[in-house]
Amino acid sequence: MRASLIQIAVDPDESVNSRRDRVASLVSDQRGADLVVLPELWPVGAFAYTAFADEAEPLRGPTHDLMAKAAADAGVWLHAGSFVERADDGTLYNTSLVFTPEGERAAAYRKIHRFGFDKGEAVMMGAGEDLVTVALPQTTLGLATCYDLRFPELFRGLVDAGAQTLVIPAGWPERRRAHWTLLAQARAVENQAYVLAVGTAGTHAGVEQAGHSIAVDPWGEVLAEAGAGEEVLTVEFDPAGVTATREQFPALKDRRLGLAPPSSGR
Ligand SMILES: NC(=O)CCC(=O)C(=O)O
Repeated sequence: MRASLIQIAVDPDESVNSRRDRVASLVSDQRGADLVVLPELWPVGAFAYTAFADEAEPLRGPTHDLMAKAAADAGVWLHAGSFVERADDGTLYNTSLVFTPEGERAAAYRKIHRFGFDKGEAVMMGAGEDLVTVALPQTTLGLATCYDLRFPELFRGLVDAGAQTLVIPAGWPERRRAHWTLLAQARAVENQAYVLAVGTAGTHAGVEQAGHSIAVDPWGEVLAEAGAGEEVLTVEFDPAGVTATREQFPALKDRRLGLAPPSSGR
């Protein structure tokens, strides 16, 4: 299976419309890939909080329609990263979209863990409530977004729902790049799954982005890693590697669910 991870540079000097067109053309160029993945909130920038409300779109807005067409043009499965969704009741969400090679929407995932503690996304956006998996012919994707990477229980839920390839679009800052790499490998090892984690490049809203998109196999080995700038990172992997790893080293079978809460030990 061949995946193209497109690490987009989010530059405040480029308008959202121009970036959308540029990204659509980059996706259309990926004919021959099985799966293309884009980063988190690439139209506006994950830290551009002040622009979230102005750039919010309905689920079926300009980003949706352009990405649906780009997926069909290239004939690829497209994880189109995320955009700021304005729901019918006015709530904003950090929403990811997945399209089939025919340009049909296969899934929408609203980010469950919002970043920012008491500001930014955490106070401006609603939280998603639903785990989302997407069955491709070759593998089942489990969807998560950026800060979600820090919450292992979410990924266990995805694995229990059948996920074999964990896809994580992000807008991860350079300042915490070590966490990004470490957590991507940890999620792959503990879940015996492929991890495709795609970040942004450049600096927006004063936050330098880490780039360094990464593909990790179920044994935790790094298959491919991008640099800091805009880049299309191509990775080939064998989806059967998940079953093979889970059979050869069946640690997932040793989980102890439903343990009693701690007692005083006396
Ligand atoms: N956009 C995000 O979710 C940023 C997450 C982050 O910076 C971190 O977890 O660290």
